Amino acid sequence: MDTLWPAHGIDSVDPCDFEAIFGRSAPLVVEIGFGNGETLAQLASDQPQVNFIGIEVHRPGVAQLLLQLKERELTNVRIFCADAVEILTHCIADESLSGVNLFFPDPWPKKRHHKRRLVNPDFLNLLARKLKCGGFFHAATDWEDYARHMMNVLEQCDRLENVAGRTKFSPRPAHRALTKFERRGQKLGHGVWDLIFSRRADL
Ligand SMILES: C[S@@+](CC[C@H](N)C(=O)[O-])C[C@H]1O[C@@H](n2cnc3c(N)ncnc32)[C@H](O)[C@@H]1O
Repeated sequence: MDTLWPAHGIDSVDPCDFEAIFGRSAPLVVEIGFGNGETLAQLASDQPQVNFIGIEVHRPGVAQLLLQLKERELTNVRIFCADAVEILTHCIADESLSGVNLFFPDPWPKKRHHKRRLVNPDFLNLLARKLKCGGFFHAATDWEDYARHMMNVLEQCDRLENVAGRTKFSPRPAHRALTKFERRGQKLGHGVWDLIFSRRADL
């Protein structure tokens, strides 16, 4: 099975059988918008017991991740080069994911562009549907306004619960390696906000 899926024909695809694709049964974790793939490759290397799916629209980033997977001989990652909402909707079964990572999503800082932000109530409902009970959603951003926006919409999503306690940001977990955008933000003196929510079992 190829590591990379093409972006075509997604409408006609049934949810993927990831056990067959990876050739084993293992927890499934998705990273949306992995950029150059550095953090995803590191996580895959640190957690060989986990099957990872990367979703990224930017083809050069996909190529960079493919190279890293080859160089590091990592076999526990598959990649979709396509829009994350399309992939979650059509290719990923409900209640199948152990976790979703979204590190430094495009912040769309101008008010008139806020509607382009990936994290909104519809996106969170879709994501909550795909998570298993107890599965996690981990977002991080260096853009305070987006962090507060994410906190607001996440706190309003009935099926997700803040691991840190209501309206609290989480400490940065040790397993989250620095990303390219995070390093860029650090150079500019930006702060970083981590939000970790879990799929509630009772809803
Ligand atoms: C600001 S960059 C952050 C990249 C990386 N996570 C990092 O921290 O270095 C946001 C990434 O999300 C990708 N992206 C934006 N919208 C997306 C979508 N709907 N589906 C998949 N990837 C998306 C972009 O192509 C870009 O690589």
